[in-house]
Amino acid sequence: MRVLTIGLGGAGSRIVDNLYDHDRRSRICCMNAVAIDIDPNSLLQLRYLPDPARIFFPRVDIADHAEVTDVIDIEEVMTRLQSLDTMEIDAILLCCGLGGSVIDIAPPIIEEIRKSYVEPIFALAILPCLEEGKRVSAKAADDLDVLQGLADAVILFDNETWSQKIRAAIAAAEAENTGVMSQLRQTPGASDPRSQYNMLNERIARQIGLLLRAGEFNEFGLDVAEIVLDAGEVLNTLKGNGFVAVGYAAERLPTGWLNFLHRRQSLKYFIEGSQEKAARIISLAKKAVYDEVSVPCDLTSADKALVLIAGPSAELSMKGFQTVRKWIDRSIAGLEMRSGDYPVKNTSFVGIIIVLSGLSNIPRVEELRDIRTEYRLECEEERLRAEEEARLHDEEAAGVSGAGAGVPEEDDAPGFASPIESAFLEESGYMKEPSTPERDEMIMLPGSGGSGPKRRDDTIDMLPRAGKQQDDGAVILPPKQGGREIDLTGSASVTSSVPAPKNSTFGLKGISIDKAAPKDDAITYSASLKPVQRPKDGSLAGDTVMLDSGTQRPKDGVFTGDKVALDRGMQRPSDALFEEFGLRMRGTAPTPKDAQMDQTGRGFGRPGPRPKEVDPSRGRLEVIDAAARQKSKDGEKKPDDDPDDGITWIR
Ligand SMILES: Nc1nc2c(ncn2[C@@H]2O[C@H](COP(=O)(O)OP(=O)(O)OP(=O)(O)O)[C@@H](O)[C@H]2O)c(=O)[nH]1
Repeated sequence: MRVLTIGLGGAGSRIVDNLYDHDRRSRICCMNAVAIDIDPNSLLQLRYLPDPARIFFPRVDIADHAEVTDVIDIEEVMTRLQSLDTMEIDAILLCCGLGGSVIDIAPPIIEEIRKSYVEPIFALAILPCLEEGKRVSAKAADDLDVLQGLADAVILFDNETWSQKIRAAIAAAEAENTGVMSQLRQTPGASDPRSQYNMLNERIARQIGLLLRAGEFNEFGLDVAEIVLDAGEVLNTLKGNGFVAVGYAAERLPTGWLNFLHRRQSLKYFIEGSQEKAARIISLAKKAVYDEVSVPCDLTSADKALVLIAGPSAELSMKGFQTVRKWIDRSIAGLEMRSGDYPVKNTSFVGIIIVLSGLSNIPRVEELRDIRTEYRLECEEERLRAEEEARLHDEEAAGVSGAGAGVPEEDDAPGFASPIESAFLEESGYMKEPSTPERDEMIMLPGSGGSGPKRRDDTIDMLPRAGKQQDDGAVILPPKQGGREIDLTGSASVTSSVPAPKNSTFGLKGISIDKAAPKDDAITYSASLKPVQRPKDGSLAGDTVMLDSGTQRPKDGVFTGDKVALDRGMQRPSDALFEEFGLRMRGTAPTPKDAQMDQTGRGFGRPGPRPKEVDPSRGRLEVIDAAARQKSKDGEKKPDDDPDDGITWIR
């Protein structure tokens, strides 16, 4: 897919820089890129983008706090974009970090681009870490809402989840390398923010870069794909104004001459190798969806999906690929499922990309929105507190001057509640109903008359109510600490094979990873299946009879004759009686002929022509069901007349 990539702000510019590097290294060159920023250092530190692709808008004054929209000139941006070779682009990708300031320019830019380009506009949005604070998270939630309304799709990448993974990986590496030499060898500052951002950006470039290159070919390094995935299919998967998560997992192939010779030498190794390849694709797919996904999400809430496998064509097992396809197809809520392979000659990696689009359940997005609500309430409280303090301060000042003037303070002071109290009263609607009967009663109290005392009474009456209302308000406030506890993505660790969305998320749909995901060895079993179902030997011989679910299963004894009992007073028919009807007896038990079973079509639900042998005793012989008899003795209702003349079918 040919894309015009636009990086906004520090995060966006660095991500575009990495994407550009991957694009040029793959020699596909399907990307035009620009980076827009108001921070000169951020643009200077980019490593790969050519200078003309860096668009800098300086603030007039360093201390100037003008809006970004005033600093960045949209017309200038459009002129620079149109100077690029954008004739053959399939889409426009806007990369930005949510919660920053430069992202504010995204809406006017998208609006302007829509006027000049017909191609879909996608956004790659980076969710901030929790440690950046509530303000950033709250702004990120706002930015996300704005982007969702404007872009054709928003691809999400969660810094919080991936930073945790990186930190855990660094800690694990440090625990392993405890020797002096290994400590010396360690890269200094691997945990500083810039290195962490570099690692995150490298990850993003791999995930998104491969997706953007799908369907693009050149004469170097690429084989012919078995299932070609073109740009249109990637675009159609993404489009739909929804949130998108991209899962990506890759594995290095075993290398070395010994391994190569083993594979070549024997058929056994060849067969084992093919199963191994299929199992590798399946386990990579599970890793991509549950562990290495750009933002942890509920797979079953996806509307569309796309599966793409990449690597040397000999290693891309179609068997494994089909199993993964089926699994994803059955798991997602929607019906649109696309897939393809991307054979690369000169690589020692096999990778898989799974795109889940139109997602409705992303715990991290919910968490950002919760934080926003919490943050807004805190800001409101803070504002009211500040107003209250200012009022008290004013009152104190007025008191000092009032005392000096000798004017009785009480009479002049307005009898209303403080701003913080008023806000709560207003919220509760108290202020809007000044003539409630209750208050009228208060006004009519003997001794009260003028407006001054009335106000005082109101104040006296209102304050306790305001307190009560405040308590009530606290009930509806989201719990502050509880908010942190729903840090579900935080629980997704490198070692966990499952992202950790809210318990309720998966619980609702009863998703069980073990159940839903195909097992690694599933392919081993499926390989042994023949395309045509062979009837069981027993069914032909008449040993195994399949019963309809609604049909009562006869006791084994019915056929073997073990359970045939004679009612009291009944005479057991002589063997000769059976022989009379041409029945062959085996031991003492009467066994129905095989032919007879075949006649009934192995379906006892269907009443066929009744064979003579069924009632050899001409109604005198009865099979007795001890349990049924006991029940009937106990006075239970008798079942309907059995059409089988006394033979009770028992399930
Ligand atoms: N993955 C990744 N995320 C980043 C990077 N830099 C910043 N971020 C995230 O993106 C958010 C926005 O940061 P920036 O894009 O640098 O902010 P800005 O829009 O340039 O402007 P300021 O808010 O003034 O810094 C931050 O809160 C981080 O969460 C980066 O290099 N990689």
